[in-house]
Amino acid sequence: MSADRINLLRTKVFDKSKWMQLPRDVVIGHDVIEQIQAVCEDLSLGDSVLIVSGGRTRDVAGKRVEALLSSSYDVATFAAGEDDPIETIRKAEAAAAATAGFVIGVGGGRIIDIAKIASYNTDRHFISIPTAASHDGIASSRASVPTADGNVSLAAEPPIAVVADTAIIASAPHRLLASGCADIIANYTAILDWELSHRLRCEPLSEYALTLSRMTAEILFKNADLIKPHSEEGAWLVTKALVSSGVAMSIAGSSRPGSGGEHKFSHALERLAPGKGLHGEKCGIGAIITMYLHGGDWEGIRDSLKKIGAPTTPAEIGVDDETAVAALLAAQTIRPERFTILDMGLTEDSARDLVKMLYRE
Ligand SMILES: NC(=O)C1=CN([C@@H]2O[C@H](COP(=O)(O)OP(=O)(O)OC[C@H]3O[C@@H](n4cnc5c(N)ncnc54)[C@H](OP(=O)(O)O)[C@@H]3O)[C@@H](O)[C@H]2O)C=CC1
Ligand SMILES: O=C(CO)COP(=O)(O)O
Ligand SMILES: [Zn+2]
Repeated sequence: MSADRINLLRTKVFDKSKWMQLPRDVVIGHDVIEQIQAVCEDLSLGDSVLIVSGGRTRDVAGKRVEALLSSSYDVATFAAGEDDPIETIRKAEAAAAATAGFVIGVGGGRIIDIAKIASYNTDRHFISIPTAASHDGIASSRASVPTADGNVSLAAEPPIAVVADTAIIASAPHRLLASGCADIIANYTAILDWELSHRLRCEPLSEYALTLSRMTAEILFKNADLIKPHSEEGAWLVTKALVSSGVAMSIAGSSRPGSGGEHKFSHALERLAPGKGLHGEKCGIGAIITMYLHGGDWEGIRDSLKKIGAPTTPAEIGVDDETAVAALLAAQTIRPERFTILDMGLTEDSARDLVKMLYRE
């Protein structure tokens, strides 16, 4: 499935390659979900809205948002089921086109992506209300759609607003917060790959995007002790980092500051071991190897992942060593135009040695 087969409906096609698109209102804190009406009013997005929500989070947040907006907006709802992701996106697009001036996504990363793509394809703004801080898609222009042959990474547009209620995010299973941390800690190796490609292949590099991306990883790395299960302070810290990482990608105009060889490894696992592990978990595991290959502090990466409760071995997400070896090698076939340390001729023997050596409990 190619990316352009998912962006079929878009009619407003401008060359935005030189535009830096950022969220306009970012509201993070305890019970900020109560401010959703004020945020919608502030942005004057029209008087009809489609609220996309998920299965587990409808009671947690979806229904609350519907109730908060129903007195002042024509509210249509779309409960995203677990059926085929492309089919679900098509249905959400049809619902947006039929009913809404703008779209709100309330839920985990999957739900935010459905709202992101459906609004982008129907030329509408969308507001992101993440119920978990599980990856930086909550505020970025990137979407990642699961398909039969792995995830397709898409460029869309960032949310015009992010309303991140830390009470709700802290109540999510800790695994989701740890996954979001791992996605940010993986920025360390993503930027090393970017610098490598800049030096070896003169790939353009944005110092601002790179520095912002590095800062998100450094802050989480330094404050790993605060990332405790159901701690609102930890939820606040990670959510800020995820938003900043999304901004870094908007500044760069691509996911380069947040997606290097460790993400290629993660995308390869999406194909080779579908459904195993969360996105951030796979990226964190991949960052251990790519940091080692960069000659960096791979033990520091591993130990901080352990401290926040994210997996540090493929086995912990149900992936065996041979599949991890295959994913390291297959990474070279994913997004080949994006040069990373995994694209420097890693052999099967060395991949096997690395997995044995670095992925020990
Ligand atoms: N845009 C991007 O840059 C990226 C997007 N992705 C995409 O994101 C998706 C993965 O997102 P991720 O968040 O990791 O996983 P999910 O969106 O699948 O969320 C995991 C589960 O947690 C539930 N959940 C979320 N918040 C809460 C809460 N507060 N309390 C209880 N349960 C909760 C979700 O419920 P519910 O279904 O109701 O939300 C869901 O059942 C995939 O579709 C992937 O392709 C992956 C990487 C990057
Ligand atoms: O997950 C992302 C950044 O953390 C998006 O990266 P991709 O462009 O590789 O999908
Ligand atoms: Zn990521």
